Amino acid sequence: MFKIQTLNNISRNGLDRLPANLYSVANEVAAPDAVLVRSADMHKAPIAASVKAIARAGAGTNNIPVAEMSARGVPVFNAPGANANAVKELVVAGMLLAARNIADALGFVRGLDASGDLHHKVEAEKKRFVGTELAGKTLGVVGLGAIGVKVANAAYALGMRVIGFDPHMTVDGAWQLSAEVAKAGSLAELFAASDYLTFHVPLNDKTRGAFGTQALELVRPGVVLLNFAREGIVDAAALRKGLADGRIGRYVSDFPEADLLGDARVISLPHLGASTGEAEENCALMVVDQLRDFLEHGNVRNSVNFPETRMARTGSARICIANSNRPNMIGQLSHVLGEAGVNIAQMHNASRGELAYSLIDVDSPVPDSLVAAIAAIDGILSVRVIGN
Ligand SMILES: NC(=O)C1=CN([C@@H]2O[C@H](COP(=O)(O)OP(=O)(O)OC[C@H]3O[C@@H](n4cnc5c(N)ncnc54)[C@H](O)[C@@H]3O)[C@@H](O)[C@H]2O)C=CC1
Ligand SMILES: O=C(O)C(=O)COP(=O)(O)O
Repeated sequence: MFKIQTLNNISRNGLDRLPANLYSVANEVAAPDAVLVRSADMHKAPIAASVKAIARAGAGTNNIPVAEMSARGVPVFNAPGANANAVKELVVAGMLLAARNIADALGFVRGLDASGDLHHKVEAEKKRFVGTELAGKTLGVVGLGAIGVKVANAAYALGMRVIGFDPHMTVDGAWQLSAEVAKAGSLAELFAASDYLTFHVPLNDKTRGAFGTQALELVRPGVVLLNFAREGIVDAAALRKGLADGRIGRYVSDFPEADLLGDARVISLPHLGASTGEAEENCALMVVDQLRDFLEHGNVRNSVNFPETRMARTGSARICIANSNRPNMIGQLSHVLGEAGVNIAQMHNASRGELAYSLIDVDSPVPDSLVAAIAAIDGILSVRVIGN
């Protein structure tokens, strides 16, 4: 029986894919085998030694101590692209909210006194909310991954000129991107050309503050800045300076900030990007399937720290080993297995950066003494036996 701890609400349809005879699922679990999470901050509390995998039902994994998990030989999974359409639609909505002054206009109508000549009040005041159209404006997209590509294509379909920047774009992403989206040679070029600017990059040490004071000098006066990625992508001081001097016309964000709540130029949503029934279900289905494949077979799909590793089952038992990616690890492993008289039926080894992962199917049961001998090899991060 595998014990799964959920740290956030996970779509029921996903959880239903965990058969009750094999899995127990709860919020509070002692010694869980795996954690299912969305945005809960896992940096704050220690992660139990029993945890063999963490599955993020979404895209961003900055709320998970991934490096620490790698050092423990624990894979972190996510659901690439599963919520991208939901975010794209909200970004389009965000551009429209800004362009047509929709939030202010709604506020005005909500505040109207229902008595008297409503028609007159509406017609007299509507000039306060005159907006602009998206068609013909230029959108700059930083990060052309699952979301960025969809946003770029949708903006082009709305008649915008679109320019993108992503030095690590995948071939799949390039196939999906409209040929009409122009490639910016640098971030500076993109900043200077954009009426609307949207970020779709993960938050990490390289992207933190990607929109900062330097960007502020380059952007067009009155630029509409959209942040549906993470709060830290836009530097706090640059944002406030840009709003104060009018360089930033509007800030549309999925991450409300306390001191900007009352600022009419700031449109904040409560981290709703992925909050559609469809996206929640897509994410949950994807990560639950990946988690099951890992827990039951050791296979790795869509991990952010482990290499893709899949092998059909053959032998009676499977040993799953994560280790530091350095010479002679396989040599030592096969030596220890040989010493224990255990024959390898088939094996698969893959590496990613500093970590390597092996699946070894063997012809006979694996004694505890062999597991201990493997764990004792210098550089072994985790070892687990399935189907003994
Ligand atoms: N508001 C919300 O509810 C949601 C927010 N997100 C955020 O959006 C981010 C992106 O999500 P996806 O598009 O699904 O991820 P993705 O991994 O498909 O795309 C990220 C892209 O950013 C690019 N990139 C990385 N560093 C870059 C840099 N320095 N400059 C330019 N490009 C860079 C990568 O090459 C990649 O193509 C997530 O990491 C998450 O933080 C994701 C889903 C929902
Ligand atoms: O997938 C992501 O990165 C998100 O930001 C979505 O977060 P959520 O699952 O809605 O808490």
